[in-house]
Amino acid sequence: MTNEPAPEQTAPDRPGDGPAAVPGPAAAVPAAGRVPTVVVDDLHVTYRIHTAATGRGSATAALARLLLRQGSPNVHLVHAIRGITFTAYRGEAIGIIGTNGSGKTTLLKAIAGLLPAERGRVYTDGQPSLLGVNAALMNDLTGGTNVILGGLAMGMSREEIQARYQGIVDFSGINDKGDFISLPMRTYSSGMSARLRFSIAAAKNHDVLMIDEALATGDRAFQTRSEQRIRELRKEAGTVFLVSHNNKSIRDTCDRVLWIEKGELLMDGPTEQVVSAYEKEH
Ligand SMILES: Nc1ncnc2c1ncn2[C@@H]1O[C@H](COP(=O)(O)OP(=O)(O)OP(=O)(O)O)[C@@H](O)[C@H]1O
Repeated sequence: MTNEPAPEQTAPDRPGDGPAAVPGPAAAVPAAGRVPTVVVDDLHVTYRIHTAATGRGSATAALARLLLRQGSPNVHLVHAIRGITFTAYRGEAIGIIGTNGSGKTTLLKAIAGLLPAERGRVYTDGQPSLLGVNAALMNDLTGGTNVILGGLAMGMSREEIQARYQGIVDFSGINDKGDFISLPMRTYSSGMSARLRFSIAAAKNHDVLMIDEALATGDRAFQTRSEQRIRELRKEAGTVFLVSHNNKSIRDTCDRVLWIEKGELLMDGPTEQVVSAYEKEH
């Protein structure tokens, strides 16, 4: 049930040995009768950015460093998540809100195992799937081929994909105005791509589904379908995380909200309570 995050190309720090091999009391004790799916225990995530030397002679300085085998002095650390602790339970839909750059996406990536913990731990029951508007699909391939590849990547069998293919295409609404599913994805608008990504990911029942801003794209009809699907996914016993700047989507979809600012958990509680407090400040 432990999710040991693997390093990503974004060059964050490698996981520290971290003091929290066992979740702290706040994270570890499940509420009576509820099944924990994600336990985040005193999580810290730091990005390490290698910046270019600036100013006069920077190329010469770089060459000198190479020749002298010195490391770059220009490493900038961004401590994006600073000691976040919470437990998510089966059947919950949890909204994550906060101003730009507060750490929402970083938190989701760390839960998905895409970013390593600098300190602390993430425990998950089942495989978490991160569905972001930037989730990678192949732009040169048709939408239809991406449906198949996306399904395979999520662990669905060919038969399952075949059975669900039309449902995914219909849900996405891609073909509402012509046969776009047979065209390469690079011909899609960003909203169309986001809708297809959501539709592929939502076709499967996930243990833990994390959605980053997916509902912000797409027209009203698609948003309504997405919200309906999130409610179904919740009923099917998964846990859903939704990162959004759209408070209405959060209110319509989530029953609990985490408010993150500057990498810290400012508030964790029922949706209305947390969103109202957030709205008072923004
Ligand atoms: N790949 C990266 N490399 C270095 N720093 C990063 C990287 N991604 C994010 N950061 C930094 O980490 C902090 C948190 O960013 P993050 O994207 O998690 O915030 P966010 O709350 O999702 O923001 P937004 O609402 O704008 O999408 C910010 O200071 C950001 O600059």
